[in-house]
Formats: sequence, C-alpha cells, structure tokens
Amino acid sequence: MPAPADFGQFIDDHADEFIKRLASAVAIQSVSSDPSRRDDVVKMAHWLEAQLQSYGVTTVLRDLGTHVEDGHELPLPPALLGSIGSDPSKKTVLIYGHFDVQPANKSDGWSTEPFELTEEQDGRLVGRGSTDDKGPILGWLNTLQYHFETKKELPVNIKFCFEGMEESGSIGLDALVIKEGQPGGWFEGVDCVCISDNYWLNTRTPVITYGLRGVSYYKIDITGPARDLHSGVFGGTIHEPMTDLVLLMSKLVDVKGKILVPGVYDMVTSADADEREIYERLDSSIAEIEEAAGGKIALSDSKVDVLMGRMRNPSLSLHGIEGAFYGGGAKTVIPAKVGGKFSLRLVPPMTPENITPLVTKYLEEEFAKLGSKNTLNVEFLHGGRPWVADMNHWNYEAAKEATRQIYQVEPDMTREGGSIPITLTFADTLGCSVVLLPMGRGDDGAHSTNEKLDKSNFLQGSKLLGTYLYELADVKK
Ligand SMILES: C[C@H](N)C(=O)N[C@@H](Cc1c[nH]cn1)C(=O)O
Ligand SMILES: [Zn+2]
Ligand SMILES: [Zn+2]
Repeated sequence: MPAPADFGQFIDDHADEFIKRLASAVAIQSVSSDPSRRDDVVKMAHWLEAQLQSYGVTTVLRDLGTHVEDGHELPLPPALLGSIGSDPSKKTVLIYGHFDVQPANKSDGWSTEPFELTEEQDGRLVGRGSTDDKGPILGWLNTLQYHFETKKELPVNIKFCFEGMEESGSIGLDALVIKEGQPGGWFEGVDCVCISDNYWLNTRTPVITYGLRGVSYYKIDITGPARDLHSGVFGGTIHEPMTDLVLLMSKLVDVKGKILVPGVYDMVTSADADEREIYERLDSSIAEIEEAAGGKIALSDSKVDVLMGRMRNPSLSLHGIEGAFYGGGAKTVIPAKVGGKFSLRLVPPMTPENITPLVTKYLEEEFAKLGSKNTLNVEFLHGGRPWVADMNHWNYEAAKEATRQIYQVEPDMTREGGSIPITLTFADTLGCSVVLLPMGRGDDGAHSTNEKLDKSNFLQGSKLLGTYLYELADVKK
C-alpha cells in the first residue's frame, strides 16, 4: 500500500505552518541538564501531549520519580506515552523521540538567538533542537496531521514514547520501558520500533542506521583548600587542585585520540578487510567530515579510519572543568575544588558496567603517582550501552523502500557515533527490531552552535517518516 497520492503535496502545502510549529517547540527551552530549566522540560512534555491529543492520540504522562544532581533532589520530567489505533490486523510500531535539548547561549558563538528558530535565505532552520530532536518529532506530528485532516486511517497502529532526559542519560526511562513492555503494559503488542534522532553522514545521501555507540560519562573532583585562594599568597605553597586535575585529564587520551586507560582496547576487535570495505563504500570523504567539523583537523587522512573512529571504535572526549575560572580578564585565583568532565563512547562488548572499574582504578593509580595531598573523587554520572542490529530485518526493508521512494537513491547503512541510551532496552525488552531513520544532514551541528535543520530535510523527512508507515504495513513479517 503506497502512501496516499496527496500526502507529499499536503506536506509541501503546509510547510509554513509546520515551520511555525517547529519555532514554537524550539522556543521552549527544554534543557534537561540545567536544573533551572526543568519546568521548561515539563512544559515541553505538555505542549507535545496537546499536539498528539489534537490528532486523536490517546496519551498519558508517566511520572519517573526524582534524581540527584549536584547534591539536590530534582523531579524528573515525565515521559509521554501515546497510542493511536488498535486494529489487530495491523502491525504496531513504537515511535521514540526526545523533547529535551542541549544547553545553548548566544554567547557560545551563535549567530542568532538559539531558542528563536530563524529561517535563513538558503532554507536553513537554525535553532537549538531543530535537528536534535524536535524537528524529527514534529515530522511524526506532520504525518498525524495529514491523516487527521484528510480523515484517512493510519496504515499501522502507533505507540509513542517521548522522553525529556535523553541528553542527560535517559534517567528513569529504562524502568518504565521494562514495566510497560510486560503483558498488559503500554507497549504490549509492539512489532517494531522506529527512532528518528541521528543524522546523515553527508549533506546529500540519506542513511538508515543499525548501530549506536554507548556512552559512559564521568566527573573527577579534586578538592584541596577550604576556599578559593590568592595565587600570590598561596601559589608555591600548596598543592593546587587545578594542576592535579589537568595532569590527570592529560593521562586519559592522547593527541591522536588514543584512549590511555589500560584494558579498553582489549575489549575491541580489530576490523578485517571485509569490514573495512563496508566503510570504504560509504558516501563520505575527509573533506566533507572536515567541512562539517569546521576545520581541517581530521585524525587521519584515511576515510575508512576516520569513519571507523566514529562508528565502530571507542573514543574518549574531555568536556569541561567545573569550578575553574573561565571569565574574561585575568583573575589570580587558585580554585578550591575543580571537577573535570569526560566521557567514553562505547562499542560492543563495552558497557558502562565493565568500563567504569577500569577508569576508576586507572585514575586512582595515576592520582597516587602525582603525590598530591589533595583528594580525588571519581563519579559516574550516566551511561548507556552500545547497540547493533540486524539490518536485514523487515523493519529495515520498510525503511529502505520508503527512502528509495522519497529520495530516489539507495540509503547508506551506517552506525551512529552518538548514543541513544534507551535503544538497547527497547530491543531487549520488547524483543523486536529497532531502526534509526534520521531526518537531518551530517552538517546540522547537533549539540553545537548554530544547530540547524534544512527546510527540505524537514519536509522530505516528514514524507519519509509517513511513507515508512505505509511500507511497514505492506512488508512481509
Ligand atoms: C544521537 C542523539 N541525538 C544524541 O545526541 N544523544 C546524546 C545522548 C547523551 C548521552 N549523554 C549525554 N547525551 C549523545 O550522543 O551525546
Ligand atoms: Zn538526540
Ligand atoms: Zn543530542
């Protein structure tokens, strides 16, 4: 059953309205990592719930309890569950997305206000969350709107699971998915899962994604004096926390991206010629990767090595130092306590559980070698396991056929370097195939300044998601 003939035209005809809706979503500053923005994450859940309800979706907001952030107990934003259609003769697809976003301030280097969606002349829709992940979520809404307004039946039953903590490790969601995956739960009867929350490799070739790296995020606190000190008075007289921290962080990864924590590479298989061929065939180049990064700074001249570095090898990134002096000017301070933040991206069979003891032991040993009288505390902040799926499943056939119809090309099959912690839980708990069907391009700048989603990707991507539902209805199980 192909998508109805007027579906594509409906999406094009409603482009302005859809962009306005995206602007409304972007305007809600649903930054999950910022406790002062927690109300906005909750507001976003309510906004999205009202949108779903307006198209006939039955919804419920599920309380996920609380979590502790910097010693303070905070309520978690609710998860939003939805359901439309219960025809036993149809397949049931579970659609997941996240309505929280990364932090953004104009002063980080944005050209426009990050929470005011700006449509540029060239069709770029610039704003925090445009591609990650509000645009893709709204792609599903656009499809629902079409069916509601034209009074057409959806080709499949749909369950929704939208969360507001993905950018902070999806805290609380695992337990909910496990509970709702039980007989009688919200997800009973789900045949497959679709997630639109990652990106193409380049700016022209659509991709379907069958793997994700996991993540394991840490903070190392070094504490010394009781308060910040004058560096003229105390410099040269005490062990300085910042000195210890910088030395310790420098022991984690080298300039070529090699992880220095012993034991990590013992867990990773090396790629044989056949596997390297998979990466060789992908439509990508060092020039394009550097263009997307905004600098000629690739770790290697080999496209295969760089792509494997992103998709099938682990990596370690240093993110920031809490408590350090960072403003303008030249403050002569010795910070009393500093917290270094870093994370590892994990590939099978690495997990946060088997990696954390290696990281902690290594840091404690390296700290001991410094001979400092300061104290070290290593804290695991959050994590998610890596995931790799069978790309020949019928769920993937439906996604591939939908891509051919919308873009008239064969999609590249990729593994994503980023993480979506709940993916493996869906796969394991519901025992079904999960496919990643991204909307945005490789240069969208998710998590970065001037994040954007191209208007054509928003519209074609909406058509893609809708067409996928029709292909799903048709494909042989
Ligand atoms: C790929 C997805 N759109 C994404 O950005 N995921 C985040 C998840 C995360 C984990 N810790 C913090 N955020 C990512 O890969 O960074
Ligand atoms: Zn995302
Ligand atoms: Zn993200």
